[in-house]
Amino acid sequence: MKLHKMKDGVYMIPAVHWERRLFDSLIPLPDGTSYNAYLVEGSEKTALIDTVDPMKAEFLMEQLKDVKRLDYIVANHAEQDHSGCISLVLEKYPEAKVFATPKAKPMLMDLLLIPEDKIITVEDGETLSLGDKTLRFIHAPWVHWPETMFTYLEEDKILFTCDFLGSHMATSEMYATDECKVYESAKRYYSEIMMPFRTSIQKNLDKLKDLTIDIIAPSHGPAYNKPEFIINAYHSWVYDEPGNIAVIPFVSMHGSVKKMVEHLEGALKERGVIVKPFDLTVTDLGQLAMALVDAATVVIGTPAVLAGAHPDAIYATYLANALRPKAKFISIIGSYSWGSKAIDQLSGLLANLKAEVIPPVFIKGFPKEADFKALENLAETIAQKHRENNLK
Ligand SMILES: Cc1cc2nc3c(=O)[nH]c(=O)nc-3n(C[C@H](O)[C@H](O)[C@H](O)COP(=O)(O)O)c2cc1C
Repeated sequence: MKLHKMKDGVYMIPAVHWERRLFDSLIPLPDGTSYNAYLVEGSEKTALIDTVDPMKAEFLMEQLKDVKRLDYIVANHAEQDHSGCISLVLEKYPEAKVFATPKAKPMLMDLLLIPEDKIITVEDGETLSLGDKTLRFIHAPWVHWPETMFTYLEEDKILFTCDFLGSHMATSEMYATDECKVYESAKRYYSEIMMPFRTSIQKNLDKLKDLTIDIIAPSHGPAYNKPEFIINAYHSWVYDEPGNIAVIPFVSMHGSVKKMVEHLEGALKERGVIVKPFDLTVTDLGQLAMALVDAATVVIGTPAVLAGAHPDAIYATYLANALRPKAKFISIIGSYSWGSKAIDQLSGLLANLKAEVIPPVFIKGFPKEADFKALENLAETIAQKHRENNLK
């Protein structure tokens, strides 16, 4: 198979996984994904930047078939979907050395059983000459593991970012041409993988300011030959104030909570708040994660089940807390019949959110006149807080 040329001596090796529908046994992949390795041939040395998921090992080795000599393997990230084929590549090129951050070295040894003497650690800013091409290593911790780095190809101004700025998107195109589609996939990726590390991402975006970048080459999804597209998107997801949006993840067994959600939705809309309800029994959790990127308010809806909240609501609340969105306000609505600790249980799962808690509306059975009024009051409080915060 022919290598995909990006520039003279620089090739993308995109292992496209069209049919994959679940990542990390957790994340839905409606658009599949890809694992991109990159081959950089200098006048003296050749380097492979990242490998691919072991599920696509055959593709990688086929692409390397005519590469006679490989001197270096750069491991930007120790996770299996990028470093999982390093051992296989080392079998073919036993003389090659692996370059990684000091934090990545023990992880590569622990997770992938790569021998210690194969790994050379690199400091932030260190360079590696391939002859007429130079790789510069830029430590970029916590995107999304502690050991991550970027690799910058100085002469061609290509930044290899591994997971950072990537998207779960299967495509045969080398570059992001359908920007609407890529924006959505990249936002989905950001919300599921990167959002919990917003502070680190801000620091790592700052690091890119001093670089002249012609191409951003991530290890999932297409590369960017207009780098400002994805950098601007990340800036907005990381820095912008949340919008005038209320997200309502809810579950209802017999319709009481559903009725409450519908009433709250109408009352919020009347007050100018954009509402995004998510029925957790049918929701793609990636859609919910994306909505959390921009939402100022999260209202969780649950019935009482076995003395607590519904397991779907517990799961969604746990995930929302782990993803650390920018939400400023949070509340819970629900319905019970004889007694339950649902509210305490969900409240206890939200410690990461630095959000103001608006008093819950927890009612008995199907909503009645007073309950609808309580929901309208909740809508009024939310709308007022959004106005006070000048949320657009
Ligand atoms: C499997 C099951 C378990 C329940 N457990 C409790 C409970 O522990 N405490 C309680 O007050 N109500 C409990 N209920 C009653 C519901 O919380 C109540 O009917 C509520 O109004 C249902 O809301 P929904 O119509 O939105 O599903 C339970 C109902 C079901 C079906």
